[in-house]
Amino acid sequence: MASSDYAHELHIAQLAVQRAAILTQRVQATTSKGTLSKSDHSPVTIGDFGAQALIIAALRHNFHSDQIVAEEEADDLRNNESLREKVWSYVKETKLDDRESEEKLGSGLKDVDDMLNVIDLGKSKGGRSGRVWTLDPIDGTKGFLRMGQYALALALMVDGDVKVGVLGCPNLPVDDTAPLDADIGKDQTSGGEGKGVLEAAVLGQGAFSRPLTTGALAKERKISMSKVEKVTDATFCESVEAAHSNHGDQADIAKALGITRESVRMDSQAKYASIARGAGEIYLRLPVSKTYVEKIWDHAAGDLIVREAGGMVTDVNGKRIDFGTGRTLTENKGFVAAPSQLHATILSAVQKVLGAKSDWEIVEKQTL
Ligand SMILES: Nc1ncnc2c1ncn2[C@@H]1O[C@H](COP(=O)(O)O)[C@@H](O)[C@H]1OP(=O)(O)O
Ligand SMILES: [Mg+2]
Ligand SMILES: [Mg+2]
Ligand SMILES: [Mg+2]
Repeated sequence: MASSDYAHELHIAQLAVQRAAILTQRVQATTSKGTLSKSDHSPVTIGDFGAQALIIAALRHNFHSDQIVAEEEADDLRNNESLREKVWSYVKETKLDDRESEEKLGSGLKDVDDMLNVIDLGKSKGGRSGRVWTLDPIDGTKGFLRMGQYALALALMVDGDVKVGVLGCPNLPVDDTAPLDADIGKDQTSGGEGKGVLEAAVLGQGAFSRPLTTGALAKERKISMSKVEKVTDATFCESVEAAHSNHGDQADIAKALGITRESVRMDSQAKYASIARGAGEIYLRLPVSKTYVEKIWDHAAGDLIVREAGGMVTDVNGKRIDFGTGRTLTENKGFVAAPSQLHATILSAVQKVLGAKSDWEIVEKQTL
């Protein structure tokens, strides 16, 4: 990628994600992942805490005054000595092979207390002003636990706009031309031969991929969304979890569009990462619950990478995603990501199907 605006931020974000992925892959390969259930009943593991600590430590060292909005917090570790020590043992041992790159990420965490404090640096409010990093250390923890897809997601926003996005996907094929295959979301071995991709984008500079494992030493490749012109030739992907997106509505929309291929289900922002390199075309995430509000860390990196690869991401009303609203995406409901040439057709099918449901309100159709 050209060295210009945000080159340093991009470089550090890529290295930080790459290093944290070494930790998550080691944790995924073990049987004791230290799973806890959070107050909202979602799982968190040694991998989530450890990756958050390592990534924020690198951000603290390089961009000391930036805000950080990250998913996890340290309270559950403060109350659990044995888990805290396990997380610390992974964190202190995880380093990049390349010494020069490791040094760029800083001198590391001093002790367990420093690690807990660093995890809690992710409690910022976010919002529409200044530099805000947003981090999901393991997006798709359920996928991580079922040995499926997961992603490490990191993005930088400036005044509410996403400028840099990085997605590390340890279980996606390293090969950008690998097709989107129905087995992709199923059980995998952790990492391994032929797996692991690091995607990145800077606003206005395109989207790129490189192997996750070789990182800085590997050549980057430009990636782009599918050029398919006929929506009937498209493949769509969606969450594995039926509680996270509405499989029924999504099937109705595919039918309305004349799509006959079965959807491909996988966890996490690996869905954005797949369509951004033309493995499949469409990612639909229509709400199941009327009360769940999506989080900025679940979409910021994927949104930028897809748009920089030639795609469009909107909510069901056709509005761009507004990341300046704080930790949650209060202005958007339902996500539609697709190649630009297909997006309008898909959005109109989404609105038709949802509009026919008695309990749905489409606010207004907006032209982008
Ligand atoms: N009810 C919900 N609706 C939509 N997304 C949800 C819901 N509950 C949790 N999530 C989030 O969806 C993301 C995973 O999406 P996917 O199913 O596409 O892999 C996770 O970040 C998860 O949050 P959390 O990390 O708190 O579990
Ligand atoms: Mg997530
Ligand atoms: Mg997460
Ligand atoms: Mg979570």
